[in-house]
Amino acid sequence: MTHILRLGVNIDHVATIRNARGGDHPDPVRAAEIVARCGGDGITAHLREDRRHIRDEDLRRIQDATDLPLNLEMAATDEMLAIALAHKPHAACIVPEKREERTTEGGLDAAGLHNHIAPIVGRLLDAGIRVSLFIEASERQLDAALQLGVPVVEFHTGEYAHARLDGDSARLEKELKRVADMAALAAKNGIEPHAGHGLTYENVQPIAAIPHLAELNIGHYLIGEAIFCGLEPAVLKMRELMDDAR
Ligand SMILES: CC(=O)[C@@H](O)[C@H](O)COP(=O)(O)O
Ligand SMILES: NCC(=O)COP(=O)(O)O
Repeated sequence: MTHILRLGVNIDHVATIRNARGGDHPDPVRAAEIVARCGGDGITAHLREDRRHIRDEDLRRIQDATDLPLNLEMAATDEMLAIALAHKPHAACIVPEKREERTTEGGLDAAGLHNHIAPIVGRLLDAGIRVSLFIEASERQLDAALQLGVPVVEFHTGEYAHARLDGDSARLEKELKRVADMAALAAKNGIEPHAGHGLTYENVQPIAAIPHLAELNIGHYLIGEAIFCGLEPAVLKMRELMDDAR
């Protein structure tokens, strides 16, 4: 069953734990199979340049193990373009990437990097891959996405998550409005808006309630919760919170 607000489960951090010791346990493919069984709508995996979590061989194994659509998060590099074209995931989300960062700190500067990104977007679209840009919820970046002709954008909700952690309600409201306004503008212009980064049981509902959003991608928190309660209950609880918010 496809949900009106889809949940893409990012399984990167299963691979982070695996890689902490080498070997093959815990296997992100097993996580993808569980997500498929318990009603997740998609699998998201970020193949980083430094391969700190997902590795090349994981991609094919994930694609072989489940029918769920794979959303490959990738930097705008020739290396990642070649990998995406070889694997043909359902979707490719172009993300900014810095080797020294702990996580994806902000959105892609789609406006400033237009000339660099345009040919990569073109090659992915020509291959039939649904291209998404992981951007800040701003008019400048949304306009750049429109110029690039992508069908999807994913708004980075990191600032929203930080405002919530800091207990700063004015900032929280501002961040929420920014995502809601840009989701409406994206939809009005024919771009499907998604959101993700830093979403948790505590902060997901106001985002899930934004009517134009079609998909949330959630990873780190879910994998963390899975340590305590199991992946299936963690995914089901997130699903329930999202559904209740709609
Ligand atoms: C782009 C993004 O937000 C996700 O890929 C997620 O944060 C997990 O990957 P990292 O923690 O390596 O950024
Ligand atoms: N694109 C965001 C994503 O896939 C998951 O981010 P997080 O929940 O791991 O912060």
